[in-house]
Amino acid sequence: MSAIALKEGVWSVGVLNPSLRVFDIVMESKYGTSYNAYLLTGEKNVLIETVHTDYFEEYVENIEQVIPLERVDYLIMNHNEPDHSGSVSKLLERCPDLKIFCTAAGKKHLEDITNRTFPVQVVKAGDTLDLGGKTLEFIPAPMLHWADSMFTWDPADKVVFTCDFLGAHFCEPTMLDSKIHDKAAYAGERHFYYQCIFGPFASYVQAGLSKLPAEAEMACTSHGPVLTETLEECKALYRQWSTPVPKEGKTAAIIYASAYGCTRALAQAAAEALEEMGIRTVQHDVTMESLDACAAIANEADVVLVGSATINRDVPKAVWDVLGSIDAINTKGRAAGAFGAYGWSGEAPGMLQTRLGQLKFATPAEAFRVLFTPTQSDLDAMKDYARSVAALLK
Ligand SMILES: Cc1cc2nc3c(=O)[nH]c(=O)nc-3n(C[C@H](O)[C@H](O)[C@H](O)COP(=O)(O)O)c2cc1C
Repeated sequence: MSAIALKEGVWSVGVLNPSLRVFDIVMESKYGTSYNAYLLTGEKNVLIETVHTDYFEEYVENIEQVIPLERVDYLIMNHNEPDHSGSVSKLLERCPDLKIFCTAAGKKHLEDITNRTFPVQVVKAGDTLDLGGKTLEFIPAPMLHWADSMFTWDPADKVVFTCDFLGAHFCEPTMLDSKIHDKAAYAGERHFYYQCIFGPFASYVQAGLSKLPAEAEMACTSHGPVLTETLEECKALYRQWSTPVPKEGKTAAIIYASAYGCTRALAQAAAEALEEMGIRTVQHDVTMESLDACAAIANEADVVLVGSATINRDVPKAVWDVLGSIDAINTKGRAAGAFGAYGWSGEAPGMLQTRLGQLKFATPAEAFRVLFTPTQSDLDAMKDYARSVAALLK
């Protein structure tokens, strides 16, 4: 991809990666992605973000279509994840005096990522950078989606540089939302990107939206198209997606695996006890419901109970998959418990209990387990256990 003039003195100098299919280990990227970077030219020349290290040469070629690399004065790093900071070391080799602007958290990340020192100016909310003809303003926006994140605002051009915020893994060479060919595909990817990257940080999304300058006419993101005609729509969608769905009363999710019905009977007893307490309860058998559906009820519920038969001294993979798919950013202090039926060694409930603790759920001291078929007294004890988990509700 070549350098693209977005406005006078505002250039896209990023690169495309159309063949990427998995981003950050966990995220499918069906349409590839782009590593966006920008160059502002004038009395002072400023780069905003670098690109993934594999694309450094192409990035430099794009910059040099506009100005010689040596004439770049500053580098602004809105966020320092290696898809944006991966070329910083190589850039510093070529431009050792390049001064980097980033937040305090960004400086720490960048030092730890590059393992080197560099000229740096730490910025905070309201700090500005005078470029001669125009002045940039820094707007820290933490947890969107790392602690280091910030926006950079160019009021003269009405352009805000948002890094990952409002982005999408999408890959069209024009770099403009107005020129996207497959708008439905882009809309789907934009939503998926939001869910994966910003879903766990809803309250920070709301804070970030309120910090975006209302006068912005263009948002230069770090992945996918630059937003112009869809900027307001994208902000409205972020507002909608990050607004908590109001719900009445408390809810519980019971997620379990049961080969012969013993663990299912325990799940049913727990559900009865919770319903008697006025807690609306949904049960999902992991072999009957999709992984996404199981993770979704766990993410939404106030009380989470996870049950499993012990199979070959372990928890079956389908249950681990659920516990590996829930939103671990928002589990701290939420009420949870583990249970299951077993035949002789009975490892599964304890393993689940350990995992719930690692996820920082609030749990009773022990998991609950029963040998083979639960008796009436086992079912009553399961009800007591469910009540003890519900008692941890905040
Ligand atoms: C393939 C298989 C492997 C098992 N391995 C173990 C085991 O390692 N340790 C154990 O305590 N029970 C083991 N069991 C016994 C089950 O945990 C026991 O039957 C339990 O009651 C099953 O609960 P469920 O009816 O909810 O499936 C195994 C059962 C099966 C079918």
